[in-house]
Amino acid sequence: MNNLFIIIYYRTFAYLTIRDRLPTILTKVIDTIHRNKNKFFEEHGEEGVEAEKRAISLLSKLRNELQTDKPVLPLSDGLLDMEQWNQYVERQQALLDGDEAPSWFKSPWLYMECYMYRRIQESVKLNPPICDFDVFEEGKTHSFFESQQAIMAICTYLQGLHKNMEDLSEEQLLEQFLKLLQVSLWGNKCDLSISAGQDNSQKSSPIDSLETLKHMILVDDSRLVWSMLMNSRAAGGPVKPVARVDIVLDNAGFELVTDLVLADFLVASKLASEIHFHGKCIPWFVSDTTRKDFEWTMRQVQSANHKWMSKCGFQWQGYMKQGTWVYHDHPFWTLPHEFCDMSKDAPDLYAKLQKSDLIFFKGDLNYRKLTGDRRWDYTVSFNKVLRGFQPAPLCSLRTLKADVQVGLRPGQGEKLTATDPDWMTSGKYAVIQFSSPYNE
Ligand SMILES: O=P(O)(O)OC[C@H]1O[C@](O)(CO)[C@@H](O)[C@@H]1O
Ligand SMILES: [Mn+2]
Repeated sequence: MNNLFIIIYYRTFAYLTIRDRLPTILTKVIDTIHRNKNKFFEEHGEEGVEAEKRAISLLSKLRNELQTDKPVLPLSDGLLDMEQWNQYVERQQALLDGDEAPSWFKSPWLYMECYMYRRIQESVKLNPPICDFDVFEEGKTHSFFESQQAIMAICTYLQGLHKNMEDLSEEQLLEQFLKLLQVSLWGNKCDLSISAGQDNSQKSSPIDSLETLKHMILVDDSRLVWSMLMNSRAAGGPVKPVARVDIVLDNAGFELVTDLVLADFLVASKLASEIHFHGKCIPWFVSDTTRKDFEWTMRQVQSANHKWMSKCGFQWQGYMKQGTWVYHDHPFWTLPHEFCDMSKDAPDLYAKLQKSDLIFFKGDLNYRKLTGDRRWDYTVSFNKVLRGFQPAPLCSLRTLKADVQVGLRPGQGEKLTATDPDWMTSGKYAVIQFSSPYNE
């Protein structure tokens, strides 16, 4: 198989990301820290201001390393995942011939992009007392508030469903399942890393646009996902759901709300008995969900000045209290590893996922890690590229924002390239791709 996306392929999306988008993101991070100087002073006095200066100097150094293609340096912050990161750095070194060191423009894209976010974390962590500052928090909360109308619309829709959930026929249930799955899918358009931190929020009601967006879904395995859920429901009897569903979350803001709405529907319709959410341990790819974002979102929805939105918030809090919903995080999600390495590099997480009946992987970065971010032929099967990563039946819900795509029909990719050359990176197209270890 062709090598990973090595960044020296000029004009590739990978190259442009490292050359243009990542320095922009770093500049914004530096600016955010600087703008918070007064806050640091109020909270920690002079010590806070000193920490702010040191963090900015580390981040400026990082930006310079990136822009001048310096070698990748080992981490030194002593955090739990430091050793694993440094071993990975050595592994990459071993892959290169002779004594050439891996550097920003001469390494796999996935690795360098993850590495940048981990170095941002290091720059902050090394500087107490501001070491818990989330440099992306402002952007995430802003994007939540910018999507208020859409959030209200979807919460109102969900509460409408709640009223007659019990009376829905199987066909009606399927129809609603497909709708909410697509809402969660298109929620993935709203990430802040592809837009280099620029507002990218959902303004209109997501339900209304589903029909027009349908033809942009290049692979739609949603009926296979449905069958899977129905089978496990049948196994538990009509009123006793047995399915444990895991959602590997992606972005906070509107996307997270769409995931919570889907999770609520699965529980309320008795398609699932428990939902396990998986978030990031550190601020990641600008808008990814951390525990703090998850809890903040729950509180915001609950305290909203909108009847149906706050009703959702109270229900969701209830699910958390009862243990019907559980939130997890694990350092593996913020390592650069492909998921086929999980059973070896994070066996505890793999074992946890094996308890699931269905795992949703949200978003583009998860897709890149599922597929190993390689230049696969478009028609290679999704099952094959997982290369043994099959803890349980799984489904990727992803809008395309990176040039890797598998599981297409013959000619489909070529046709898209001819008609819409940016189809793989514009975020306009999407896939719902399913794989199960049980139907090989
Ligand atoms: O939030 P998502 O869907 O994972 O998207 C983030 C994507 O944006 C990018 O940063 C674009 O470079 C990709 O690396 C990443 O896959
Ligand atoms: Mn993301």
